[in-house]
Amino acid sequence: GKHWGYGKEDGPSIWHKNFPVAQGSRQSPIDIVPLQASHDSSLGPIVLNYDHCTSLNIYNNGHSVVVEFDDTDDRSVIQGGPLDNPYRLKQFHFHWGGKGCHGSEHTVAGNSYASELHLVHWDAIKYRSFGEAATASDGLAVLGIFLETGDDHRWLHTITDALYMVKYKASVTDFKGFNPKCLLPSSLHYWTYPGSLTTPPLHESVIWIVLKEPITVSEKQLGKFRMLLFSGEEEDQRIRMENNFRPPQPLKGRKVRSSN
Ligand SMILES: NS(=O)(=O)c1ccc(C(=O)NCc2c(F)c(F)c(F)c(F)c2F)cc1
Ligand SMILES: [Zn+2]
Repeated sequence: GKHWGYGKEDGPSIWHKNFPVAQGSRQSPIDIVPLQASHDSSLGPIVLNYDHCTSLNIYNNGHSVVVEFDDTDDRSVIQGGPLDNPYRLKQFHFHWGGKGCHGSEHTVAGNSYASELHLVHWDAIKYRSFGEAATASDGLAVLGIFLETGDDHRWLHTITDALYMVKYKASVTDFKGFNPKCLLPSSLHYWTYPGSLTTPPLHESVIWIVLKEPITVSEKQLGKFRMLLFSGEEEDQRIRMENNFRPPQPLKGRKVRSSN
């Protein structure tokens, strides 16, 4: 496919050349301004049924580190909130910054977090495949969770301990039985708005659900993500995987709604 990345030559500011939707009317991420979000009492709680978790593998796709799930049935779904149907969990991945600097994609009143976790789901009731859902206006639901630095996260080590196995682009290793419920904050209060994939092809197919409460991870744990490489094992350049985030995009009249 078309090459893109996060560098000067191939980064977010030039994605529009190969992906004109980059300048569309519902692009993500955005800056969320809590005081301008409209509280919507019809917005129920989100419900995560991740109990029969079916993680398969963890892999370095050259842009992030991704944990993939078996999405051939409805064992791991998100529902409720702004969603009309249950959406099936397909994968989760992270975006992060360089040492000490910020790396989240969404910002809150102009403030960014050290990192952001995205749990990617698709509507398997309405669409026959992830690919089909990914091009439909309501096909995907991504749950965004902010990561701030502080104490060690009790469960993140299960992921960071596996990162040395997927150092290079296109490397993959088994990663079974991981339940991402352990990565949730205590509150599921959220903001929601209609948006897009934050990486090419930037399809405007995502119902975003961004949790208000961040989880805490240590600088040491976050540092392990930075030992990943954008580059493949055979490439002579070793480019550290960091700052793999797209900056906030214009709201273009969209409404951000807030659960209570
Ligand atoms: N950062 S994020 O907004 O959460 C995000 C989530 C998923 C994807 C993704 O699946 N990309 C590959 C991909 C597509 F972009 C498709 F459109 C498609 F059909 C695929 F099958 C596919 F794997 C990209 C960004
Ligand atoms: Zn993402």
